[in-house]
Amino acid sequence: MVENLEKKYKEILKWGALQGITDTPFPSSPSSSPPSSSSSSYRPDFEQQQEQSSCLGFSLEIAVFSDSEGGRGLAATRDLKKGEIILRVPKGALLSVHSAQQDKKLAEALVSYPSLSSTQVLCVHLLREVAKGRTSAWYPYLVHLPRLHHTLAHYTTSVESQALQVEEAVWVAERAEETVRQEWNEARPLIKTLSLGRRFDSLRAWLWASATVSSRTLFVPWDKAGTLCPIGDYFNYACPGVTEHDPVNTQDLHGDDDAEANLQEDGDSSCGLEFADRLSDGGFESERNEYCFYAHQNYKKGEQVLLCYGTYTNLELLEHYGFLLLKNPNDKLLFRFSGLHELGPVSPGGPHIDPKNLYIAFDGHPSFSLLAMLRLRAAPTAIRKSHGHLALSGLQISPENDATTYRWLKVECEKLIASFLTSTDDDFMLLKLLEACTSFHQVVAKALTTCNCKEQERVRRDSPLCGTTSKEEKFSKELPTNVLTEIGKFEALVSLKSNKSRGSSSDPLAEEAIVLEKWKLAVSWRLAQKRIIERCILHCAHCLKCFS
Ligand SMILES: C[S@@+](CC[C@H](N)C(=O)[O-])C[C@H]1O[C@@H](n2cnc3c(N)ncnc32)[C@H](O)[C@@H]1O
Repeated sequence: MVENLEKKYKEILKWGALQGITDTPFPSSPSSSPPSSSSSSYRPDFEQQQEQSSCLGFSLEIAVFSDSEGGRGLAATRDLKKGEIILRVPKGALLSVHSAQQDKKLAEALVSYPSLSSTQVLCVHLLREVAKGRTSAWYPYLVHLPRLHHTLAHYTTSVESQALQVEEAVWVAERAEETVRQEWNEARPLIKTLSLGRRFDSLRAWLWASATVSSRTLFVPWDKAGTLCPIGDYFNYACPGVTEHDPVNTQDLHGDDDAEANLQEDGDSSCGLEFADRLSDGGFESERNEYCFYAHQNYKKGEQVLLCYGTYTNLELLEHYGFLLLKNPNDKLLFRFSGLHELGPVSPGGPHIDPKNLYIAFDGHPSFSLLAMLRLRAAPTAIRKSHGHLALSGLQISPENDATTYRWLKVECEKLIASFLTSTDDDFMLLKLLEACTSFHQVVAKALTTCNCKEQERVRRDSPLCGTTSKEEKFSKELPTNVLTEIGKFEALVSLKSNKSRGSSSDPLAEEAIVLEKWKLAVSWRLAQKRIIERCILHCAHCLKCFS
């Protein structure tokens, strides 16, 4: 750990050691000692020494990685072998509904609120511990919890949720916000009973607690809400099945020429990623009474050690964790094409297919159920009756039927991609612009230098921000009108928010940074969806070439 990090995290590492958190192997089990390649670094007195100063250092250390890799996380302090134990967190250090029950005042108050869910109880427990300040048993852990979150529930304005551009996603964001608000209203009487103070009774505080719980809890068998696990929740996310976790950049979203060349050549659309079996790398072990984490692959000293939280689409990652992956093999585009009737009528008494299973996968291929459904719809009634079982088994009914199916799907994808407010190129350009800026002033300044004189005049006239802009950097390409309109909407939102925050305790610059980050995430998300559609078009073209 570099020196300033060591200083910054000194207290929590010491506190962790006192709690019995450790990154050393199980005490007396020969099979749990580190593999021979690293055993030279194993010192039997290490655990004892750790107890006084730090809970980490033997296998892991706190490190800061790039934002796209998760920012703060845990790095290997030595070569780690797949399957070896790398962290243990005793039950006593966990913050869960169990520890809530051990807080006498909270436990007594909870009796009067039996209808609160365990997630609500955990949120109140967390807020109560934060409100206790230094007297909280978890204080050294709590001070290092992130203050800002970008989960979908934080997309509180329509400008932010509409930036997702896909109806279902906008709906998920609006529902997430409503749910959090409702949970807060239900929990407020309990918060009042506990006299946590006005700061902790606010929607803002609840949003923070709820996002902290949503993005950091780990599964436990005894409670649906899971548990907050100090140090264990410093592991960033590894996508299940992806063995390569090299950092990716925006370029990956814009297009992977090599992968597309492959796709056109031989239909392979793995985009250079390797897929392995799904692995589980941590869990609560009741016989040991501790949360145990195992390396899910080999790591070299200094590499970031990751944890698989589960299998998520990008929308789910955004909803629950406030980030997304540019290359996420579990991402998908839900099927929502309007021209299905043109392909053929629904067959009466045909198989029921769960709409959740109708999607285009990350690689651009229609899902098993979607392909079966399209093949059936494209078949004349008589053929459907005699050969429908083939489609339901994932097989081709006939080359002609597949040609009709893929032709239809290609046209629908082309219509769909043209129906978005912005194109992939627009999104890519906007994303580049947003990534190059740390403030809204910069976004507006850079946008201004790219538009024509008339447009500049309009933006200058309407912009409350650009008057203060001094240094303007030339952007390579002109920004399209749709992008400028979107910039205008966000600019109005930011200025509204900063007017509102005047006189309040909130920091307008921090507010601005959060809006900017949420916007970036929304643009990345919709761009990733459009890339799936583009891959589907290529896949259809490839299939059609095979039939010609
Ligand atoms: C359990 S915490 C992991 C530790 C966290 N980085 C921290 O500083 O405390 C989960 C959060 O880390 C971030 N994160 C984890 N994995 C990520 C990844 N692969 N890419 C980007 N952000 C990630 C997200 O903000 C997520 O909500």
